[in-house]
Amino acid sequence: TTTIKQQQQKLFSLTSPQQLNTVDSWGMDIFKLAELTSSRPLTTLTMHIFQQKRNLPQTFKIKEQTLHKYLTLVENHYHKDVPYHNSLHAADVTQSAHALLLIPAFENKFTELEIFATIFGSAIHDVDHPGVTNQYLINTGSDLALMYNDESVLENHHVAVAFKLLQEDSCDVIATLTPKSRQLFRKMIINIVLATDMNKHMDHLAHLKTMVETRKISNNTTLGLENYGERIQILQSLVHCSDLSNPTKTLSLYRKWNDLVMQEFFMQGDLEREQGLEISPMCDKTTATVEKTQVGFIDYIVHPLWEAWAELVQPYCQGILDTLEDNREWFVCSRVYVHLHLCF
Ligand SMILES: COc1ccc(-c2ccn(CCC(=O)N3C[C@@H](C)O[C@H](C)C3)n2)cc1OC1CCCC1
Ligand SMILES: [Mg+2]
Ligand SMILES: [Zn+2]
Repeated sequence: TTTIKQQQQKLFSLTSPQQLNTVDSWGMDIFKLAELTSSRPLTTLTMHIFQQKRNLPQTFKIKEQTLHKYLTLVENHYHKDVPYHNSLHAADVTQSAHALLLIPAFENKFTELEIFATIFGSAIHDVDHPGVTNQYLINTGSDLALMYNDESVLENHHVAVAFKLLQEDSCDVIATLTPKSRQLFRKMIINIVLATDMNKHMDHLAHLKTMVETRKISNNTTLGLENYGERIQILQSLVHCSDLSNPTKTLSLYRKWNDLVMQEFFMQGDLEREQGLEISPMCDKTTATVEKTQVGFIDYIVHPLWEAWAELVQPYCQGILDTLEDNREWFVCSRVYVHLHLCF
């Protein structure tokens, strides 16, 4: 078997240099990376970020073999046959979170352990996702809903699976951390991943707005990072924003993600139709208005969130907000286009 170094060299030679260098930028084409790595984007990207970009194995004395084995195991526990919530989405969120952590406003603001937790949490945040929503799992009385009493069912499961996999032979990535650091790391992962539940979205938005107001009143430029509560809130919002970042990417990437998420929603709708269940919103392929729904998604969820985030870290995310607004206009026009097309 080729050593990891050889695999890394192969990858490095495979992916044209600018391809890997885009790992720090918002416009990285993660689909291209998946093609070049015979669809092991999560392991490749996360190894690259941990080793080449952040030197985390060095900081925490993590053996490269252990990290590679664990990430491969995690990637294998994302479902390849789930259109959207597979390891490509996890890689996308991990790369997006890494890019947001590079904002100058955050320079030297977070500890190595907090950075480790944010990247690790992003990589595992949807592991073993079955491709249906929490509501579906609750409505069908699934074992998962039973296990987690209908509360953040999927998100609880993702964290539990991620930590279970750490127990596999020579996969314990955090074995070298002190007991105190392991405890804090686990607490941060739980807080970060549970915060990706859409049901917590409005709380995030409220916290972000409070943080923005506080900074305005005290007109101090630095972010409030005094206590764990404030620090973890920023990291939770950072990963939640990354999880909801599709509409803020280049239009060609956004349209690919939209196709994939609609495929997943329609598969759920087909399941619900077969089972005689009420078909969930946006999941009925016979009545869905895809473009209109995306415009609604941007107007009610994505834009308010990214507007608050951009204000908190201004001016560093203004470009992202501009792209979001341009993409919204495109979807509005494309809807009009379809309408006009039907009229003539
Ligand atoms: C590119 O399109 C989307 C990209 C991401 C999301 C989205 C919403 C919430 N999240 C965070 C995770 C989450 O909670 N869920 C539970 C459920 C909302 O399905 C989501 C998929 C995952 N992610 C939705 C997207 O479009 C939807 C379909 C048309 C409008 C909305
Ligand atoms: Mg999720
Ligand atoms: Zn996700």
